[in-house]
Amino acid sequence: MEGGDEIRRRALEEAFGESSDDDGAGGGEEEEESDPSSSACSLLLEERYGRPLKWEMVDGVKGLWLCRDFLSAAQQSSLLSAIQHEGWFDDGCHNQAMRFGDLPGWATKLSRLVCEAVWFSEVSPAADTESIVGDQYGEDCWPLPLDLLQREPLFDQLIANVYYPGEGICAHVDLMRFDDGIAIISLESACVMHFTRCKQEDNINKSQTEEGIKRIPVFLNAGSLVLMSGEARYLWKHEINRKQGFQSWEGRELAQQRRTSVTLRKWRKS
Ligand SMILES: O=C(O)CCC(=O)C(=O)O
Ligand SMILES: [Fe+2]
Repeated sequence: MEGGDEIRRRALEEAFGESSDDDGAGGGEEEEESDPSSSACSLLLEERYGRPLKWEMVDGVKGLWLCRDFLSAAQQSSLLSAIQHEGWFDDGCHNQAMRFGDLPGWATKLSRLVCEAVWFSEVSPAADTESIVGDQYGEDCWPLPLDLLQREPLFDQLIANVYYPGEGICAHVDLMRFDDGIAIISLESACVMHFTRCKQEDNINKSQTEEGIKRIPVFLNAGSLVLMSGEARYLWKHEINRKQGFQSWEGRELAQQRRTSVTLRKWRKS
């Protein structure tokens, strides 16, 4: 175990420079002070190196990982105020904003936080223990494959979505113009996202009846981070159906509230 921690720490130092885990004050690091929202998001990184984050592999959907405690309450409100500071939703007519290329400072910091959360992952023992025991540092043990984690930049496109009660997003696979490795951060309230395996075209035995199609519910609490790669990204559709009856978790219908999400993706070089 110590060996693995050491590998991660070294990889982190390569990725981010010398660690400042002594006091978390971040002294000596260059700050993106030119960004007007940087003070609102300074909290985002305050717990850098502070705690290893627990990750769960979602059973049944290869490449789908969930980190429930990705953002603390303070980080969530800091991120939400950075989004609000953008003024994207002020007119009340828009519920979606997209940015490509140079992301706002807070989103760049959020990407770094995603990256760090993966480096510092602590894979839940409830997850696929066999592969963890078999190959402690194998591909399956990382919430994001290392080649994706090390690409530069990790993400260069963001979508912020605001959903009011009853609103969701229909089943889809994200467009192919985006690369593998997609992150979704949930804010304000929880929802259930369903994953459905895409139909296999002309499967030889054509046995995939409607009932045979697996639907896997995933509970996304506020502050959670979802990562999709490989099969989860390409072979499964995801959806949030907030019509009556579709948002139940552990036998209870969720009380719906406004939900904001941030999706981070990487534009694919053509
Ligand atoms: O809002 C979400 O949680 C998901 C958004 C999404 O899937 C998308 O924008 O492609
Ligand atoms: Fe999506």
